[in-house]
Amino acid sequence: NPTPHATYMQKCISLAEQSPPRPTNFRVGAILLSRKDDDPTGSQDQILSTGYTMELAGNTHAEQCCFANFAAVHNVPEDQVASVLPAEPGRKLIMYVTMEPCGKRLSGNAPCVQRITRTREGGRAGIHKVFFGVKEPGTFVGESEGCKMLTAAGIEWEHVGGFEREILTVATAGHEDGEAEVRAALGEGQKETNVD
Ligand SMILES: Nc1nc(=O)c(N)c(NC[C@H](O)[C@H](O)[C@H](O)COP(=O)(O)O)[nH]1
Ligand SMILES: [Zn+2]
Repeated sequence: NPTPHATYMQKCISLAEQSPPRPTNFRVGAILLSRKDDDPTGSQDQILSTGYTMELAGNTHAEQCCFANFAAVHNVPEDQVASVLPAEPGRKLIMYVTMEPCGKRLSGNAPCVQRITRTREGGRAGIHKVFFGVKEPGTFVGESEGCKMLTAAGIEWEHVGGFEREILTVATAGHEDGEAEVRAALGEGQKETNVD
């Protein structure tokens, strides 16, 4: 196929399915890779790390775990991941994630957009582009700001369509009424009740 986005989104969904269901967050999966310039099919992609929500101890997000896993392999703490991410000429760092990176977290922990933006510290190239499968539903923080914040930081992003229902169903598996949330997020009205 012309682009690898669908394949990576399906891999991210499989990662998200490993996340323990909770009513207090979404189950999300993320992949960090290095892509060769002018390689639209991703044939030369190098997977650097993966992560899923609560993979690591504490109240952790998928993108956070993705960075933390990479940092651990290079013996630095997650907040210094920028210093160990590869910066090779002719290649760019790309992140695939099932849900729009968070711009705000009810827990007050650092949002993932900040963690993504921080990879550019010290004039490093950092993360070039983020592909995600759905915008964050309004469940916890209302209108999501993630995309706007990525744009403001000069980081490209793109919505990969076609997996919304699947991603949202996985994401809300631990919620009281995930099905209603999924329908709402997909812009579907309440379930038609039989009136006959
Ligand atoms: N992109 C993304 N990846 C994740 O792994 C995850 N769990 C969320 N979820 C976003 C949601 O807004 C927050 O989960 C709530 O705002 C609660 O905040 P905490 O997670 O407790 O910090 N979003
Ligand atoms: Zn997050």
